[in-house]
Amino acid sequence: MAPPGDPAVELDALVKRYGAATALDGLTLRAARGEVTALLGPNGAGKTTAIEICEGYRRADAGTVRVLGADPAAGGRDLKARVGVMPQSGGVPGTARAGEFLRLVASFHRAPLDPAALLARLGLTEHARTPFRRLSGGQQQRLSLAVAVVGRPELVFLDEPTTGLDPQARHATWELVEGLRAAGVAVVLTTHHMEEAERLADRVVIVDHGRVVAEGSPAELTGAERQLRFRARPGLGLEELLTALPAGSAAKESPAGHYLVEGDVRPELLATVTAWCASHGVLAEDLRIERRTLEDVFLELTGRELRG
Ligand SMILES: Nc1ncnc2c1ncn2[C@@H]1O[C@H](COP(=O)(O)OP(=O)(O)OP(=O)(O)O)[C@@H](O)[C@H]1O
Repeated sequence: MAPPGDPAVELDALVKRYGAATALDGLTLRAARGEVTALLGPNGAGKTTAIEICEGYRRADAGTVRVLGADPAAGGRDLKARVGVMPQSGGVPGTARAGEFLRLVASFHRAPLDPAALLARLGLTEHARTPFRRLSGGQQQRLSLAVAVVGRPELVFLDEPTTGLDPQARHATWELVEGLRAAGVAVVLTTHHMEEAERLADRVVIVDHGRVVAEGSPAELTGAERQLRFRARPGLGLEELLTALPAGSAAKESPAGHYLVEGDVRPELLATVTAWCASHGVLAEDLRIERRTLEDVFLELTGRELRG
């Protein structure tokens, strides 16, 4: 297997149109071996389309795609065996029994993982004889994940792997993904859970309207900037607080009773805020200094309006 850091996925200037709608509008990205790459983006941003092109299920209208050095649209069997895929839903025939199906998929591979151990790891042992369509939504997802990884792939695509999972299953999934990364696998996943991306991803790629709008490690994207938050009674006169703060600071109340102060958060700024609160008889509850979260960055880049 190629060394960690080597690109497993290379997409250059991908374009995909559905009639008049442009799903991908020049998307360029890399995903390396031994790393978790998280694709984030609002509904309809083009994440699934990009992944399905990598999987060879769809063809791009323009641009180039290399997956483990090959063109997925050429459909080579050898490439398919080296790539694991967990689609957004299903991917397993409804009547197939969980354990039998996993053993069948394992039998197609040269050195698969032990299906029984994998079922146990994902908490599915007692459902091994249950047909796929009778499994709960979360159990179906866990089986799809098992199917994606049982062949010891070099690259896995996981489309929203933890959506709808309970906390235990989510943690089991995260541990499995961390194990894949440690084994040098390239993991490409999509998620709408920003904490998940922050926790799991080495690289985050934020996609909007079919293009990359930002990328980097979670720490690079959230930056070193800090902000101060507290709760207090609604309607404090922030204009007056602002005059006491260093130039370049910002203060806002959103939602009511929740206050946010941004700027160069130093000890003096904290002292100014608490002194101002004290002089106005305000008890600042849950006062804390924090870094911007990935969700803050995501909303800044992609806006707050709902997507169709
Ligand atoms: N077969 C299709 N025919 C027409 N339009 C399509 C088709 N597949 C996808 N689209 C459109 O392409 C755009 C991108 O869809 P895609 O599923 O890639 O988004 P996504 O980022 O995965 O969204 P989500 O977060 O909701 O899963 C959307 O506007 C979608 O409606």
